[in-house]
Amino acid sequence: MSLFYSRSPEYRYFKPWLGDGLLISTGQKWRAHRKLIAPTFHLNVLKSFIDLFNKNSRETVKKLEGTLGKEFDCHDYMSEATVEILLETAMGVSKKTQGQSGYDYAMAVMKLCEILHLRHAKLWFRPDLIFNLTNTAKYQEKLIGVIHSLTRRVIQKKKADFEQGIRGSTAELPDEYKTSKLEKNVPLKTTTLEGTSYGQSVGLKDDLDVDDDVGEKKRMAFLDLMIEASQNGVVINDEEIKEQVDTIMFEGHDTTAAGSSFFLCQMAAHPEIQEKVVQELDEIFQGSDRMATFADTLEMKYLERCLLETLRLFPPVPIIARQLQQDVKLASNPNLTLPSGATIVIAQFKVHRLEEIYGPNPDKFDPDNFLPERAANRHYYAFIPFSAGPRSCVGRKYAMLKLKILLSTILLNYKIKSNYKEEDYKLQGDIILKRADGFKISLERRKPLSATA
Ligand code: HEM
Repeated sequence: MSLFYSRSPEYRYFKPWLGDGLLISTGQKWRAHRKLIAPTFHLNVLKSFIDLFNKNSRETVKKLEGTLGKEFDCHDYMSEATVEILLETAMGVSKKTQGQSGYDYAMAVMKLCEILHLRHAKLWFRPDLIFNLTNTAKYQEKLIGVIHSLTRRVIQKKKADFEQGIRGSTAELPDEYKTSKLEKNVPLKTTTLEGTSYGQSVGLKDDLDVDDDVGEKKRMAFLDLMIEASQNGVVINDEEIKEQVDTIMFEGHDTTAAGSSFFLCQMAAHPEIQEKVVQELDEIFQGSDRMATFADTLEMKYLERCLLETLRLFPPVPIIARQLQQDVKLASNPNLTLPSGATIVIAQFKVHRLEEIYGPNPDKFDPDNFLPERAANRHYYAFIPFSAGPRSCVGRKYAMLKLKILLSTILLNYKIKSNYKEEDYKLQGDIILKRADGFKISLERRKPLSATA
């Protein structure tokens, strides 16, 4: 498998921003840091984030109230929400302590991605020597300044907490958001964690599927563990922590902001499917305004199918690339050999729309593509929004859990509407897949906002 570990040289454009973080690094450094970071996204850590997912989802519902009656771009709201959720969970700091809104950070990331995309697309922007002389390079520096100022502050705050003996998230969490009592009262119909959300559908396991827990020692959230591991400077140093924080902040917010925005647009474009999702949610919550529990997310089976189908048709990461470390003979044509050093592009967007995998109508939004019996017959690599194998997405379970809570909370409160059909979407395949025409929707209230919202 070492053949496919190395990212292609084009990833180097990320370096001034992400340094040698998990997305970019290779070899021993990547291996050691992946081993350190993957357990911080173990399901047991993620379950401890449920209350913060709920709190932030309700705060988003509240913010969305200001859009009632008008068309708006939901991506702005999803970006802000996903940045703030990351700060309060994986980073474990209160979003209020940042002084700069998650929105400013998310906008700087979006503009920076446009520049990085430009460097891929325009040949003359590729050599550093020429690019560094341009005004775009100066603008890039300014954007990186905005981004790094947030990540630096997050690390400083966490270190100060650590020195005072404070561990875990310091985000404010009023009592009404605490689900620990609820969790015991909610009957859990599902007893298996198999499936695409939190498990792995087919036999191949990756390092996120480890079931054994670490015994007595409690698993730690991402930044807590980074700071602890840095105490003797051997496992990870300060510069490396910064690279990893920048990497997780980027990978963890922009992808889920695009995924959730596409999901909301799809719900608006397919009202009958939206109503089925809401019907399922009504059966789970029975009209109560209680917080979602982990058990509830296991019952959100139809919502999950809609989410997976959204990630199939609109994979937030539409292509990835690898550099071959040795010659490879193509299985489909043994006379063809791809030379060592070649860049291989894997286009999830194309793979997910292949007729031979998804039938004669592969562009149709059909959540039943993810019925267990249909998914079971597909190859492991037929659905790869999170990539696959050793360099797969470290945050895939985090993403699924967070998105289920965020999106179910929005749908329980609002009916999503839009004048746009799927055929109208103007897709923009930057680093992250977006709608160039904006993720435009409007909302209609389903029920009054609760006192806790
Ligand atoms: C819908 C949401 C998400 C999607 C579609 C997604 C997709 C992906 C893909 C396709 C890759 C492989 C990239 C490549 O090979 O170039 C990847 C890697 C990665 N993702 Fe995600 N991701 C999502 C959410 C997240 C979240 C929430 C986090 C963290 C909290 C995260 C952290 C990472 C990291 C650190 C890597 C690099 C892993 C490595 O190389 O070892 N992602 N993601």
